[in-house]
Amino acid sequence: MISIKDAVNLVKLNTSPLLKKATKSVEKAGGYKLFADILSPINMPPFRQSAMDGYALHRHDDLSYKLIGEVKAGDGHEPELKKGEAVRIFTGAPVPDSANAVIMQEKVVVNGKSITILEQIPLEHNIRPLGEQVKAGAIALKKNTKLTPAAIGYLLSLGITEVSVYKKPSIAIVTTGNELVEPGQDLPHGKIYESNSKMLLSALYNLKFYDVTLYTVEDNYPKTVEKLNAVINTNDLVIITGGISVGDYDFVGKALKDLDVEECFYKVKQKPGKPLFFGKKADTQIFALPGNPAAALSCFYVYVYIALQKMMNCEDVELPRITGTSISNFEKKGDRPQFLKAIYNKGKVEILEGQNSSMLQTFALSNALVFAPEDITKIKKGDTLEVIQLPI
Ligand SMILES: Nc1nc2c(c(=O)[nH]1)N[C@H]1C(S)=C(S)[C@@H](COP(=O)(O)OP(=O)(O)OC[C@H]3O[C@@H](n4cnc5c(N)ncnc54)[C@H](O)[C@@H]3O)O[C@H]1N2
Ligand code: MOO
Repeated sequence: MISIKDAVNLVKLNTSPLLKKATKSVEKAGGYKLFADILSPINMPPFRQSAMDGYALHRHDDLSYKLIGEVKAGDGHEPELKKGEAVRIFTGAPVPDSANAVIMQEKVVVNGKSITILEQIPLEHNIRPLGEQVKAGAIALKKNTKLTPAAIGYLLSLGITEVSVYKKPSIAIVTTGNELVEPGQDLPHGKIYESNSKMLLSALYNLKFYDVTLYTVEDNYPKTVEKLNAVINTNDLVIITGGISVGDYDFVGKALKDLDVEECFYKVKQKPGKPLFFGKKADTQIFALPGNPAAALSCFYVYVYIALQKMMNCEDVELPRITGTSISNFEKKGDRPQFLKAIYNKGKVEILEGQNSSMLQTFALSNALVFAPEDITKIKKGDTLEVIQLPI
């Protein structure tokens, strides 16, 4: 049994960035990181653009201008303005080359075919210059930039429809257990509803990992070997739940061994999640999480999360840790360090009742895990606690 610190380090050490390229349509590339610099195919804006509804002027010293035409958004024509002439213009419309300022209409009095401006305006006033945001051929976004909604909008504004991004891992979630019944079915005596797969799927979706496939396998050794072999060969990351402890029907550990999965660690001195396995085969990372649902989710946040961030070449691979003041008294039993379901709010931390690794009820209310180290037996109100913020 190894320490949490060693286990975390082994996950870090044994997980490499995927660095594989994928091509995505821009609208589906949110959350991905760019694989290469993107050069702008156009100037943005593509023409000198009016920033106001008003009048484009060929300036002179007088306040009066002769009105000679109109340009609205989408127009392609280009009236020729002489000094002292103006055209009616609207926001987003192309400013004629011969105009050198735009005045907003609130600062103009119209007298039939002429206008009087109420104040002089500087050159290029209210004109967005050609290529002001980015010039054609220049870097629009750099390699490794994470594509936010704004970045997606920006790329589309440049007419870009496809991007090369770092591939996200393809992930298999395998649940094991004869006792598991799909929610929505009848629940015969002795069975329980299967909750781990879609709980982990939801956690992955929350982190924007969408290439996830769910598998189930009953407590049967040959079938476990067959299923695990298939998913290990076809995925970047395999997350198994259940069947990793020492019971006669816990076949996962033996199957992984027989499939020549390299064990990085098995069993961590922690609560929940003692029988946690992490290993790898070729380029595939494999976690076998305990079947107890709260243990599985806790291990996901503390260990699988790190592997996911490492695979995506991120710098901050662990969940953020802060401190908070306990508003609860809590007695820790046993000598295993513990991750405790808790609610963090404005510096105060409430440790919830019901910390058993089979219980999701308290996890459902939590937004944080308190880390209670090995040597602590009692937590009192007012104590300073280490708090892991959950990405929910
Ligand atoms: N003799 C020992 N027994 C156990 C030990 C031990 O050290 N010695 N460790 C205990 C601890 S700690 C844990 S945690 C569990 C982990 O066992 P497994 O990973 O083998 O998990 P299972 O036995 O398959 O299931 C445990 C529990 O979780 C329920 N479960 C499983 N899968 C799901 C699912 N997909 N959805 C919902 N619930 C699920 C399952 O029905 C069991 O109740 O081992 C202890 N035993
Ligand atoms: O490790 Mo188990 O998750 O303590 O119940």
